[in-house]
Amino acid sequence: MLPTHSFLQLPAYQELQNHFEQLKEQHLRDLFAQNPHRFTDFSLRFEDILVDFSKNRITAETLQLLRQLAGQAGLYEAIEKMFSGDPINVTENRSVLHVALRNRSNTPVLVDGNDVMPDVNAVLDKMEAFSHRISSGDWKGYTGKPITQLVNIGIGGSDLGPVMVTEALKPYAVQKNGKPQLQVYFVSNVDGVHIYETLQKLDPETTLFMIASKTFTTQETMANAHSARDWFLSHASDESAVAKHFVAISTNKTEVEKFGIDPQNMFGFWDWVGGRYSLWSAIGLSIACYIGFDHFAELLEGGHAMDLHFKNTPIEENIPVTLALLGIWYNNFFGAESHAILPYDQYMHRFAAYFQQGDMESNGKSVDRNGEPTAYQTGPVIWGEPGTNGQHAFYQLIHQGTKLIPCDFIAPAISQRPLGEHHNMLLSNFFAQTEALMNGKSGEEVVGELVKAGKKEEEVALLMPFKVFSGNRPTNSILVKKITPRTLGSLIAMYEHKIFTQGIIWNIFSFDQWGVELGKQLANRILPELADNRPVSSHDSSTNGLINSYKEWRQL
Ligand SMILES: O=P(O)(O)OC[C@H]1O[C@H](O)[C@H](O)[C@@H](O)[C@@H]1O
Repeated sequence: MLPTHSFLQLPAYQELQNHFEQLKEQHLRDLFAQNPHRFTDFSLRFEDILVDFSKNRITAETLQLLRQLAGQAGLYEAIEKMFSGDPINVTENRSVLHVALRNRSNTPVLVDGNDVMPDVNAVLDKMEAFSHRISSGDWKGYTGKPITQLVNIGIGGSDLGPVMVTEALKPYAVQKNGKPQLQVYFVSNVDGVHIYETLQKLDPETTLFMIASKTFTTQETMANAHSARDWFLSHASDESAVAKHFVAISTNKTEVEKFGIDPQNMFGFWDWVGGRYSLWSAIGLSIACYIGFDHFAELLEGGHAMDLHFKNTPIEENIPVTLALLGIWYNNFFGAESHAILPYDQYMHRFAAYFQQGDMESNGKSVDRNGEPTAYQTGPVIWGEPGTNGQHAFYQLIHQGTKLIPCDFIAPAISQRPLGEHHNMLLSNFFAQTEALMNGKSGEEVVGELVKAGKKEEEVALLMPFKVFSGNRPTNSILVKKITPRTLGSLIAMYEHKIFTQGIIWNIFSFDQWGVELGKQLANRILPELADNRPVSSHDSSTNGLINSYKEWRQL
């Protein structure tokens, strides 16, 4: 069990409030001028990852108080509890052990007195053998051809991780004739368009469907899986062919069997793996097949290395904890409502989307661990797009809007696809943006520029206010030597532990997700009402009106 506390009553919280009053008007420009060592003082290295957090509105004192806050909230006891299999997911009475999935040191991890590592390793072995059978061509479809197309059908945590990682690690895909050996597709949305468009691209003889669902009851996934099966059987006709083209990834053997998938072709995991933390489990099977098992193992190793860092590194040098504390500083003191994740790496284009679930489903809570409403803000809105696309879309608001938006800029030093000046151009934008956000541009500078450009006095006066940048907008710069399976694994784990740390300090439960249930329940109630054309009157006037208009317009 996790102990609880009252966030607003922590002594460090009170001190931080006073400290905030002194610091809130200070400009980052001045903080840099006062301390020429800010970069050295406020940056941390972990293997090939450099985290520069010097462009934040903090001083050494801020960090010291924030660290006290973490200590008073019992962070280190909580970390210990998570790693040792304590059922810290209290409302579901489960342990939280995604760290065991990547526990490459193989030290025993006990749940109810049983070491989970032998089971974890057995599934990894099965995944390894399976991915080799696919890549060697030993696994054959119903007409004897090897598999060349792979479709992961899943949603939420059973989709976003595999999508994000297979995209981010595309350069590591197993190759054949100079091209990725497998084409991977992901179907998640219950909108029939998603499965329809995907099926158009597939050859039933060479396609393998992975039905990925922790519960194996998720409406979207089951609907897509059945449609895929119908499509497949419309070609293969023989039911026995299904075994060669459908595998399941789930914790629910009974439902997998009911669907008609041979349990031999099932890859299991456990209730102590949260959906949004499951890419490290069998849910990562599409990743292991696409990039090869050895690369998948490197991803796990990167995650594990970050776990050890998180667990064993003193708070002053602890990267996930530092990022979490900075987030709390903006969220709870500056009133920032969102946090942008901006990867300057096109292959990482789903990274922000992945952590929308990771962060918002974990910390989007308004009841504390005592069951009381939180009288303070918890998880931020997470959003972002890869640079430089974002620059030409929404950076205007980050630079000159009325909202404070702390941003994480992430970039690799070594490009996967060096091409002329492209990478220098990309990185010059990366460096320039954080510099601009920090320094801004003063009225004086604007006037100087306009005069130099030959503008008349009235024009200068007219334009000046619009061209001023207040600056003082905080950023973290995360520079990675190269995005490899290992560094990506570390980066993902870094954000996971940031989320964990914030949840502990906010005194909320980060590993349940009751907020997704109500909509599901109501949809299940409404679905049968849509079966005929009779008007409904059982809802409020808006919902009735919408359903009845839908019934009028659609063709049954
Ligand atoms: O893997 P499944 O059981 O199909 O669940 C898929 C998703 O469903 C729910 O909406 C949960 O909120 C997610 O956390 C989960 O990842």
